[in-house]
Amino acid sequence: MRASLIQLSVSDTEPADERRARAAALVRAQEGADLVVLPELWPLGGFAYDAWPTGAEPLDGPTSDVMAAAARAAGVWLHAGSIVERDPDGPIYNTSLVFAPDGELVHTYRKIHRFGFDSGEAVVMGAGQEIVTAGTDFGVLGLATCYDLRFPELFRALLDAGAELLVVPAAWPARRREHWTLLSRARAVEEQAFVLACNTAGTHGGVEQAGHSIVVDPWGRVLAEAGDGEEVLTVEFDPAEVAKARADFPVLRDRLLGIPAPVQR
Ligand SMILES: O=C(O)CCC(=O)C(=O)O
Repeated sequence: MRASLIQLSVSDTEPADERRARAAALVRAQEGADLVVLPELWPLGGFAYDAWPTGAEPLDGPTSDVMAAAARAAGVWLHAGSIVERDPDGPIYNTSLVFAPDGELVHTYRKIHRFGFDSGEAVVMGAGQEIVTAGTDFGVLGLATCYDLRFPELFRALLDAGAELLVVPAAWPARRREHWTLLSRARAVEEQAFVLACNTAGTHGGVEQAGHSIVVDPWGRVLAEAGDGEEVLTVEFDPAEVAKARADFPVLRDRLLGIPAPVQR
């Protein structure tokens, strides 16, 4: 399969609608790929907190409109990164959107672990409650977002839900780039899965982004890694490598904790 990670540059100066149009053109240009991935909160910016109250949008809002059309035009599965979701009956959420190649919005994932400690997302956004996987033509995607990468128990839960390709959109800061790379590889090794981690480039909200989107195979090998700036990272791999790695080195068979106990006779 072929996957393209669109490491979009997000600034404070580009209006959201212009960035949506630019991102949609980049998605359309990936015709021939099986899966296209965008970063976290790219329409408004993951650290542009001031823009969130007015820029939040419903699931059928402007980002969904342009992304559905772009997925359909390119004929690709599209993980369109995440938006600031306005829930009419609740708080705002950091919500990822997955579109099928016919443009239908088939899965959404509300980020579970909110970043910021006593500020930003952690204060103004609601926490997702559900583990989400997405069945596709080429395997089962496990959905996580940025800070979620630091919580291995989420990835174990995704494994138990059948995930084979872990897709992680992010707005990960340059200051902690080493963690980004290390954790992406660790999650791939632990779950014996592909990790496709699509970060943001540029600077917004005063935070320089790390870039360095990365694709890691189930053995922890880096198949492709982007640089600092805006870039489309394209990689080809065989999703069947997941089952092969799990059979060749059956470490997951030796789990003792957190799985249903064997029946005592
Ligand atoms: O965990 C980190 O270092 C960065 C997380 C983050 O920026 C986010 O979740 O938006």
